[in-house]
Amino acid sequence: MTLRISSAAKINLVLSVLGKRRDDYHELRTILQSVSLYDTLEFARAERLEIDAPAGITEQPEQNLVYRAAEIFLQKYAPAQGVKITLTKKIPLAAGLAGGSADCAGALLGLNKFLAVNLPLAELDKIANQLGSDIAYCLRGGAYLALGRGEMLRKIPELPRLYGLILKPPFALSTAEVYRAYRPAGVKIFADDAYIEGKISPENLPTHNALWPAAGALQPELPAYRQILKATNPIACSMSGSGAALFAFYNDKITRDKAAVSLYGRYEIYPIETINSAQTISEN
Ligand SMILES: C[C@](O)(CO)[C@H](O)COP(=O)(O)OP(=O)(O)OC[C@H]1O[C@@H](n2ccc(N)nc2=O)[C@H](O)[C@@H]1O
Ligand SMILES: Nc1ncnc2c1ncn2[C@@H]1O[C@H](COP(=O)(O)OP(=O)(O)OP(=O)(O)O)[C@@H](O)[C@H]1O
Repeated sequence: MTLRISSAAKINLVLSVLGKRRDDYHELRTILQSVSLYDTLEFARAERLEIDAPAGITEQPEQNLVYRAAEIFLQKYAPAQGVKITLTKKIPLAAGLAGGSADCAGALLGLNKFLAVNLPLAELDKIANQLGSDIAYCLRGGAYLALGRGEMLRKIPELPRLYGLILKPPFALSTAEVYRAYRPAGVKIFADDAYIEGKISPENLPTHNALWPAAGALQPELPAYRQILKATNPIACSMSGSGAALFAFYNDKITRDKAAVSLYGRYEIYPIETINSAQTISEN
């Protein structure tokens, strides 16, 4: 029997930075939303832990977040078990889309089910929060307000289905470097009450990313890519997380598909829709 988990990318519709913490992380207030762009993990019985992942994700295979999550989980809850996890990636690397975090969450949920350990989510959160700031979110998905480093989650009303595009510029951005380049400026807390109150629609989709100036300082070409996306007349357009991925949403599927056709072949684009959960699980 094998188990297959598809784990979704996230975007930050609003990202406000409230200040620097004593632990050198930044205090965040951000609206997170899952979108239909997935990495896939497949679980099969094996003598020991084995990760089959594309080359070049990390310098050492043991640094892969799938390996790190599995190592902690097996050591603590299934010490005598072996599993082979095969990772297939579609989420662009170091793009602000939580690709590594999505894979880490998929590994925890997949092992929990495949080995029938059946831990409650709160136990998986404890491992997630050791490995990153938005992995606890990736264990859930859908629409959330995240506070703290990004690990304190408040459920907010699900968004309506919105049709969008992700444009991945031809360069990566390190989350740590973008936060290091961040300088406080302008509005501290961007108005996100429409999300909290469930008043979002194609006519009302406010976006903001406080890390945008820092990302642009590291990659001066970034504003030109945002202009390319804005030229397709979206209802909203912003950068996700620490970047460099940009997202745009459109009035409906037809206008989104027209925008996709106008960019296809010249830029790395991914058609997306808002979705209400981060993982889909199938067994065979
Ligand atoms: C940018 C976001 O994607 C917004 O959702 C997240 O805040 C990033 O979450 P993440 O990739 O899980 O980040 P982590 O792997 O925890 O941290 C990477 C580095 O980013 C910086 N970092 C991250 C999160 C945060 N709230 N403040 C920070 O300053 C820290 O230097 C940290 O060492
Ligand atoms: N399974 C994985 N997939 C992608 N990156 C991984 C994985 N495991 C570890 N990493 C490391 O994490 C780094 C960040 O990758 P990731 O794709 O998560 O960035 P991101 O989308 O910007 O994340 P976030 O939005 O959470 O900041 C990569 O450069 C890589 O070195």
